[in-house]
Amino acid sequence: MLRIAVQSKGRLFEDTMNLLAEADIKINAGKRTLLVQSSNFPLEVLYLRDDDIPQSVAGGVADIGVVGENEFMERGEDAEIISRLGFSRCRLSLAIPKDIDYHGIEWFNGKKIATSYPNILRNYLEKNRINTDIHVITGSVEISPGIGLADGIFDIVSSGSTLVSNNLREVEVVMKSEALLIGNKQLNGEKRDILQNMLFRFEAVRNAEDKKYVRMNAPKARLQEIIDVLPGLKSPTVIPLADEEWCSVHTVLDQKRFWEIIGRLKEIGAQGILVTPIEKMIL
Ligand SMILES: Nc1ncnc2c1ncn2[C@@H]1O[C@H](COP(=O)(O)OP(=O)(O)OP(=O)(O)O)[C@@H](O)[C@H]1O
Ligand SMILES: O=P(O)(O)OC[C@H]1O[C@H](OP(=O)(O)OP(=O)(O)O)[C@H](O)[C@@H]1O
Ligand SMILES: [Mg+2]
Repeated sequence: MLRIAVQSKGRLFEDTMNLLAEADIKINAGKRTLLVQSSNFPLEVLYLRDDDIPQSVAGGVADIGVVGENEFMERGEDAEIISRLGFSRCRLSLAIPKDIDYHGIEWFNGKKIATSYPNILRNYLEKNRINTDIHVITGSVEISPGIGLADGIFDIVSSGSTLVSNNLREVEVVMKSEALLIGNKQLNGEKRDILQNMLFRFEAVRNAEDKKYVRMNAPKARLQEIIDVLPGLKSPTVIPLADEEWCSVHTVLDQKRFWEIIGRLKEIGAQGILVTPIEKMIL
């Protein structure tokens, strides 16, 4: 049995549970239990506050865990990054009241900065040889300049709307962050096997993201032109139809170029184009 630490509530919870569900790992939700076993995979979920996840994975209370890169860096715990999950993307930035004339990082010398990420901030300021007073608070960081608690802040920014509504301006991006799958460094062989199995499923789900399965009827006379337009995995599948002048062509298309390619296929003479989502793809 492998144990994964997941944020009990907050921004990481939903995407993490979705990822498990898409990998067909069933976790019965709903109950307010802290430890829940999957009914069809050797995995149990330990629900924790995200701040506690790096330590519990490093110390072996959980084998693996999902946590924001920002939180993982801040805690400095000895665990390994297994994979980058691509959701909860944000950045950690310095911001100051929007009307201040700012010409560079030196502005922060002698200033007071409010943050929930003192270690990352201290590290960054030391590298840039800036001396400041770091004021640690655990929430509502963005209001501190407005109430005279600090001159600037160092916090999470995503759309930037929290900064705007607090009359702040982002002046330095210190790090980018996304959700990480982290793991204990001393997993035994059995646990590593379960982990590999889980990662294989995650990859199959990820490969299928933004991909569509496309079927169409094509006039045989123009088949080669149609094949030339398709970027498919290897080559498209071509199946004969009852009408000998026509055939059916099956392929996989990427969302990014989808409409452009469909337009060209229609021009060439493809008909009855059917588009279906793909759940998983093993390359
Ligand atoms: N606005 C955002 N957009 C994208 N990702 C975000 C955003 N805010 C936070 N995150 C990421 O999600 C993680 C969890 O955020 P969340 O707000 O749920 O936790 P928290 O702020 O630590 O919890 P709490 O607010 O209960 O103290 C953060 O550590 C960060 O990596
Ligand atoms: O740039 P934005 O898109 O506005 O996002 C940034 C905000 O999002 C997070 O707060 P959250 O909404 O998670 O609230 P919290 O303070 O309860 O964590 C973060 O702490 C910032 O305040
Ligand atoms: Mg938050």
